[in-house]
Amino acid sequence: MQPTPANLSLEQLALLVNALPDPVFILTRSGRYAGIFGGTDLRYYHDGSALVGKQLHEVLVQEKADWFCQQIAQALAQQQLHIVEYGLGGRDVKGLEDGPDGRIWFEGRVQALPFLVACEEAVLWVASNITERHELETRLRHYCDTDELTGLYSRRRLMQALNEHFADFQRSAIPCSLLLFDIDHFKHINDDYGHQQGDQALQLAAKLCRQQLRPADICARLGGDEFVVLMAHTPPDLAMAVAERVRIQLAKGLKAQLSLAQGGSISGGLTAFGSGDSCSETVLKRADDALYEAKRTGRNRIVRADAPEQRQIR
Ligand SMILES: Nc1nc2c(ncn2[C@@H]2O[C@H](COP(=O)(O)OP(=O)(O)OP(=O)(O)O)[C@@H](O)[C@H]2O)c(=O)[nH]1
Repeated sequence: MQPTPANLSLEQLALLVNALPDPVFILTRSGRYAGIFGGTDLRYYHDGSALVGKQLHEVLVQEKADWFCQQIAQALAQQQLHIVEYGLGGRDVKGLEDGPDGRIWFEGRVQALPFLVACEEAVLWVASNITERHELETRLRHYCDTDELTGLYSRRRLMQALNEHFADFQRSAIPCSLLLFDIDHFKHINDDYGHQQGDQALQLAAKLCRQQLRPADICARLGGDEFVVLMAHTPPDLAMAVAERVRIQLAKGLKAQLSLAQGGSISGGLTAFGSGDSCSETVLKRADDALYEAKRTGRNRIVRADAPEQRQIR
């Protein structure tokens, strides 16, 4: 028999494994808890010893248990460290389905074992409680994705959504339209009524714009007084009707609620994804050019710029 590391006796080795702060599970291919060690950090873990001998499907709801079994199969197939992140809440545990929705988040480090456990392939699953880190990441993502003043999507989140929708369009050719608009002579609102009133105008514009859209439409503040509306599954004719509604309702609302003597009308550029577009930036640029055209030709209007179509090769 090979000597144990550091010349520890088997008994000492067992004590050592049991002293690990994070819980370590031995899970078999069929989803049986064959053993549990460690988990001594009682700030983060409950005693899991009662699970030994049970099946994942006895403990967890079907969907969650299936997911665990898939990860076990993947770790066994890969024969290398498999790292997963997952949440567990009361609803995932059988008998607690009506419990609170709060989740504990874990990182699982899953490693195939080089021997059989009770005639079955098995993995070592080390579960680390990462709830604090996960919540911090979620908050950071929210800050990055949200425009602080208006609560709309940020520029960063918009560009991400634009790229995703463009990739969808290239696959499916389902129409998608984009409106870029701003408030005419917004600088005068700041100059005449103060920056705070200017901020309120931007917040109101965001609220009124959202009211004109379907829940699935994406509305973002690009920066300053520029806003973008991304309308998936919407051909430009339909989008033009939405854009006109946005233009009219925003101007009406801004003038009335902020008692503006002048300014507050809306100019916009509208376009749609086209088969001739190579990337989403081209679409945004076309909408920007159309907005410029709306400004140049007198403001208080939406200018539509049709998308280029790919030339047919005969
Ligand atoms: N209150 C407020 N003003 C902002 C904010 N961000 C940018 N601005 C101001 O918005 C104004 C935008 O003005 P411009 O882009 O020159 O355009 P405009 O006055 O709307 O004129 P046109 O677009 O040509 O009709 C600038 O005066 C910026 O200082 C903000 O977060 N709050």
